Amino acid sequence: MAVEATAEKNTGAAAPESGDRRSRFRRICVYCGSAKGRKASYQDAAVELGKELVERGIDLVYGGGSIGLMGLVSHAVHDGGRHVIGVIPKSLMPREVTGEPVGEVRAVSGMHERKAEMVRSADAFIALPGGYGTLDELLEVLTWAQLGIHKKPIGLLNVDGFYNFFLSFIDMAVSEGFIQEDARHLVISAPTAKELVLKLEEYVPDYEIGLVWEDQGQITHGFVPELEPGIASS
Ligand SMILES: C/C(=C\CNc1ncnc2c1ncn2[C@@H]1O[C@H](COP(=O)(O)O)[C@@H](O)[C@H]1O)CO
Repeated sequence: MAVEATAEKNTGAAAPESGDRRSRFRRICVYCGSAKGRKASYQDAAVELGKELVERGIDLVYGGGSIGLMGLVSHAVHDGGRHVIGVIPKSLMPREVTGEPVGEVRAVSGMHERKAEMVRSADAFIALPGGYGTLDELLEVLTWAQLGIHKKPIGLLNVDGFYNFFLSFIDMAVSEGFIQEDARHLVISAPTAKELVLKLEEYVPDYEIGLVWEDQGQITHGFVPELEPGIASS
């Protein structure tokens, strides 16, 4: 995969010490399907990702509710004893729409405010397989990175090649001159949760656009904390 290969450019951290699996991330936002998908591998990946976050001591931010892959990842994190924050627009709050959420529920006014709150609250982002909603959230957080609104790492959990077409589209848009070569490296991908979280841990932002976003201050300054000395990333 061309895009997976180019993401290597962003890995600049020292070799991880084995045994110490603490993370530099306090919270990761997971975007994922409100459906479970046809393959068991999608569901297994959602649970694996939840367990990986727990193992690394990372809390979850997500779209709230307990339907589809959202339910699987949030339950895995909650059951593992980590904090779960569901950000739900008031109109999606009736239980018959989203199911029963676990953990903390943050009610917001609408879809735009939800996406902003998810970006503000998290130190990194991961997209599991999903549909329009997942792609909308993923593309917005990527667009904001491209515009320099934040410098937080963004990963695709490419379960069973689910995102291969999307990654190929990015390559095509780069070669057709619609995405800058530098901005391609904003997308990090890996086939398993372990590999992906490790890549996100090691990500060093090398993309600069030089714009100042006064109205996005809380997001811009919600910068990924550096690794503390002595804390290994894996
Ligand atoms: C109307 C449908 C589902 C409504 N339920 C949702 N509950 C919570 N969050 C949702 C819901 N639908 C979308 N989202 C957000 O988008 C992502 C999932 O969308 P997708 O289209 O299933 O990929 C997810 O990350 C949520 O933040 C029936 O669709």
